[in-house]
Order: sequence, then C-alpha cells, then structure tokens
Amino acid sequence: MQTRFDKKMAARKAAGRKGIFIYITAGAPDIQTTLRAVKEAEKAGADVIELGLPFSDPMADGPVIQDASVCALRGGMTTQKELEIVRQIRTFSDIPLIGMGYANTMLHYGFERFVKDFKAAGMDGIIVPDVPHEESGEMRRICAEQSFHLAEFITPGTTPARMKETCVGATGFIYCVSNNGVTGVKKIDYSTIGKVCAQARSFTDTPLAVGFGIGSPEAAVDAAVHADAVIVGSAVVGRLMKGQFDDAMALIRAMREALDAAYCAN
Ligand SMILES: O=P(O)(O)OC[C@@H](O)[C@@H](O)c1c[nH]c2ccccc12
Repeated sequence: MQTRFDKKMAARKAAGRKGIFIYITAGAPDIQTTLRAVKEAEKAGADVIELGLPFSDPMADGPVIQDASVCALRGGMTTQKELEIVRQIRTFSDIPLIGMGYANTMLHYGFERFVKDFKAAGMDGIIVPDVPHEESGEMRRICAEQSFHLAEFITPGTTPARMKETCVGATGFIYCVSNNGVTGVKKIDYSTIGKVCAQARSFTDTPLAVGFGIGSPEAAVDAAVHADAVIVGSAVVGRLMKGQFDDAMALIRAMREALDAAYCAN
C-alpha cells in the first residue's frame, strides 16, 4: 500500500526533483514553535518532516539535537503529547511525517501499540537508529503489517553484502549516513556516501536519502548527487532553538532553490 510518503517521493522523482527532509525535535523549544515550523517548512520547500521524539540519552546525536531533546523533555514532552502534535499537524497539512526516536521510548510504550497509535494519528514511518538490522526483524514485521515504514541505514562502511541484505526488502527510504559520527553540521566529503548510494542503487529502487552534516545549500547539492533526497536536522534545529525562526526557514528556501537549480531541468 502506498503511503503519503511513497506518493510524495514518486511525484518528486517524476518531476526530476530532489527531496528535502527537515528534521525537527518535537517540543523544542516549545510545541507552538514545532507546529509553526512544520507549517512554514512545508511552504519553504520541505517535502517530508522528520519529527524527532526526544529521548534522554540520544546516542546518535551531537550537541545541537541533544540540547533540543533536553529542552523538550524539560518542557514536559511525552509520547502522548507527541501523538497530539501529529494529530495537530494533520489538521493543516498532508506532508509526509517520519518519526525519529530511540528504541527505549517505543519499547516502553509497546512497539506494536506505538506503530498503531502513530499511524492512526497520521505518521507514515519511523527511524530507530539504535536498533541494527539484525535485531529489527520483529519491528520490521509489525511495521510491514501496518504499512508503516521502518528506515534501513547504510553508511560509508557498509559492505556490499550487508547493503544487499538491508536494502532489498526496504520500504519508504534508506537513510544514507554521510559519515560515522553523530548528527551536527560539519564539513563532509559527500563523494564517499555518494559512491555507496550508487552501489545501493543496483540493489534497490527504494528512495535514498543522505543525511548528517548538511548545513548549507552547497552541501545539500553535493550530498544529493547520487541520492533522491537530503535530510537536514541540526542546521534547522539550532536556529529554532536560538529563536532564529525566519533564518531557519530562509535556509530551507535557499536549499530548495539550490537543489532545483542544480538538478531540475525546468
Ligand atoms: O543534524 P544533521 O547533521 O543535519 O543530521 C540529520 C539528523 O538531524 C536527523 O535525521 C536525525 C536526528 N537525530 C538522528 C539520530 C539518528 C539518525 C538521524 C537523526
């Protein structure tokens, strides 16, 4: 069954345009800002929103998203409130929504219940960075039953054998991590993950989205060469946390324009 996410990616591909996924931590600095950021990011050119579910020990995150997580948790963020945020978003937007969270939160809530409740609220899939493919069989089964995407990961270190194993059954998109560090804007040579993406293409037609480190329109263009989409988190979250809302939206607009200028013929 095609999700909102699949439809959006197919439309982007048909139009020859690269996708932009914008990561926003739910409730950072507050719920009103999260809702407004989703609405305005879509207007600025975001195709997908990755909604971060804050966790106290976010091992894959650098300082910017760690701070946002702490802020959201201090502000009283809970799984119930996150569900309410998703429902609220669905009152004004049909933008594909992918959750990003750590296993602990989901297992505590009950994974199947989590998937069912977030799906019913209007979410289209999730990213769970601390559960490797070898251990995600049960999660994959539950997600497949609910037509809910569970992102697979590839990194510069992924071997062709593992790539085949993880990519062949992947639905939604494959998260292509540009480097082996944590999230956060930094200078990265995107040709390394680019080669990995080109290899992955021979195993799968599932969209490839490159993330980690992207902080400028130029970096977005470099990261997108062999991918279908780019994922931008810390650059936007950092601005939202500093109260630079308009600046965050201007960055998304600039990335949209740069990607369209570089890759879109018309
Ligand atoms: O912040 P960056 O470097 O732009 O990277 C994207 C990222 O924020 C988002 O996809 C994300 C936030 N937390 C994560 C944890 C694991 C994987 C991915 C993520």
